[in-house]
Amino acid sequence: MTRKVLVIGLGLIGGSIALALQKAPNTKIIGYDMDETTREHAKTLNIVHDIVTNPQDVAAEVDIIIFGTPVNATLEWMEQLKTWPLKNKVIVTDTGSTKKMIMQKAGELRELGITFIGGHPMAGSHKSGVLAAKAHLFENAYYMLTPLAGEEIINMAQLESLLKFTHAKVVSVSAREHDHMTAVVSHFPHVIAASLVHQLGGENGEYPMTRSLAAGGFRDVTRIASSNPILWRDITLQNRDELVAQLEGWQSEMNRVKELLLNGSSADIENYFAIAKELRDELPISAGAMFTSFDLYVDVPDYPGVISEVTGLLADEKISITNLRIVESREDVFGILVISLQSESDRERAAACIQQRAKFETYIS
Ligand SMILES: NC(=O)C1=CN([C@@H]2O[C@H](COP(=O)(O)OP(=O)(O)OC[C@H]3O[C@@H](n4cnc5c(N)ncnc54)[C@H](O)[C@@H]3O)[C@@H](O)[C@H]2O)C=CC1
Ligand SMILES: O=C(O)C(=O)Cc1ccc(O)cc1
Repeated sequence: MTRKVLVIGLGLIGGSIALALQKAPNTKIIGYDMDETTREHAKTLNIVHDIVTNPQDVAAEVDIIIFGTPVNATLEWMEQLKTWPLKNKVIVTDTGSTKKMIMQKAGELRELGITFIGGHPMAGSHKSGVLAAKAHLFENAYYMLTPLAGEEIINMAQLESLLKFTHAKVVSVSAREHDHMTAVVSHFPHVIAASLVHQLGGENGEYPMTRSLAAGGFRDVTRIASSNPILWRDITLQNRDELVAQLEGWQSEMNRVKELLLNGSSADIENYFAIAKELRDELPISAGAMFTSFDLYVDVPDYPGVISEVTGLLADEKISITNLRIVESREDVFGILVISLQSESDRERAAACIQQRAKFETYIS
C-alpha cells in the first residue's frame, strides 16, 4: 500500500524533507506552498511527486502531514486543520524552530482526535527557499520530537519510521525543554548576530573602510543574520520569554566583560578568552551540533588516490573537513567531490588551497 505524505511549505526545510523522503519505499510525496514559483520549482526539480494548489483537496487521503512553514503560519494551518476531512490515523507533524505554542495548539487538535507530534530538525542554514533544499541536509543532525504527554507509541513509531530516511538522530524532549535549549544555542545567538550587524550599521561614516574590513570573524559570527527575517520574526514572537531570560543573562555577562575591560589584569583577560576557547573547542561538531555545511564542489580527475591527495592538502593547511562525498561520478574524466567545511572562511581557504596546489577547479553551488 502506498503511504501518502503531504508537505505544506516547500522551502529549505520542507523541500529538504521531501527530497530525503524520496528514498522511502512506497511513499508518495505531495507538496503545497503558498508561493506559485516555489510550487513550480518543487515539481520541475522532482522534489515532490505531485503538487496541489489547495492542500485541503488531498487532506482526506494522506497518512502524514508535515508543515515546513514559518511557525506562525503553522499555527494558522493547525487551526484550519480542525475543519478538514482527515484520515482517522493521520499523523501531523511540523519542522518549526519553536515548540511551546505549537504543542499548545496540538492539545486542541488532540481533543478532536487528531494526532500531532511536534518536530524540529536541528540542521539548516541562513539560506532559504526551495532552491536551497538538499536531500542530505539532516544527516547526523539531531531531530527533536515533542510529543504531547501520553502520545501512543505506535504513532511515534510510525513517524520515526518515516523520519529515518532523513538519517537524522531522532530524540524526544518536552516542548518546554526544547524552547529553552534552542533559545540558548540558536534563537538568542540569532538576536546577537543581528545586533552586531546593527552596531556596524550604526557606525557614523567617520571610518568608511570599516564595512570593507568586515571579513573573517565578523562574517562567521554574523552569518545567521542573513536568514529569512519572517522566519526569525515568528520564532522570536513564539519564544519571547526564553529570549528575555537569555538577554538578562547576557546583560550580566556584558557587565562582567565591562568590569574586565575597565579593571581586569592581563591574566584575567587572557583567562576569559581561554575558558571560552576550551568550552568552544569541546563542543561536538556534527553529532548533535547545529550543522550547516559549507560545501565546496571540486572537479577531480578520476585516478586512484585523488581524494586522499585533496584531503591531505587540506590537512596540511589545518582545515577541518566535516563531511566528504561524491555526488556524481561521471563516466568520463571527472567526478564531483563535495567537501563540507565548518565555516565560510574555511571554505574560502580550502578553495584557494585546492586551486593553487592541486590545480583542480572548485565551485560553490
Ligand atoms: N532555516 C533553517 O535553518 C531551519 C528552519 N526550521 C524551521 O522550518 C520551517 C521552515 O523554514 P525554512 O524552510 O528555513 O523557511 P523557507 O523560507 O526556506 O521556507 C518556508 C516556505 O514556506 C512557504 N510559506 C510561508 N507561509 C506559508 C503559508 N502560510 N502556507 C504555505 N506555505 C507558506 C514559503 O513560501 C516558503 O516556501 C520554519 O518553521 C523554521 O522555523 C527548522 C530548522 C532549521
Ligand atoms: O544556519 C545555522 O547555523 C542555523 O542556525 C540554522 C538553523 C536555523 C533554525 C533552526 O531552528 C535550526 C537551525
